[in-house]
Amino acid sequence: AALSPPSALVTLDCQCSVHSEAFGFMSRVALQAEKMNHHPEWFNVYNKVQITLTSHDCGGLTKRDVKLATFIDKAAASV
Ligand SMILES: C[C@H](O)[C@H](O)[C@H]1CNC2=NC(N)=NC(=O)C2=N1
Repeated sequence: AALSPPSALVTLDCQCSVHSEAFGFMSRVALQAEKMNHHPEWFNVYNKVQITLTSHDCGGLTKRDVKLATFIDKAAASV
């Protein structure tokens, strides 16, 4: 059966100066995602990272998305 997209998503766009910075940023986000058992859907090309957050169980946004988005904002600010 076809899967329909969740009804609520938040998308964050991050741009670094080089790929190694973007990769370091993604590594920090990945470790936090493991701790939270809440994982980003993301797309990376060179220095750009596009991240989409949603909660599959409710098909929308939850506090877990807000918490991870807050972490991602801080990680992006410290690159
Ligand atoms: C079974 C497992 O706990 C779930 O699939 C977790 C894993 N990571 C997840 N990540 C995200 N972004 N949303 C979820 O609802 C989610 N659920």
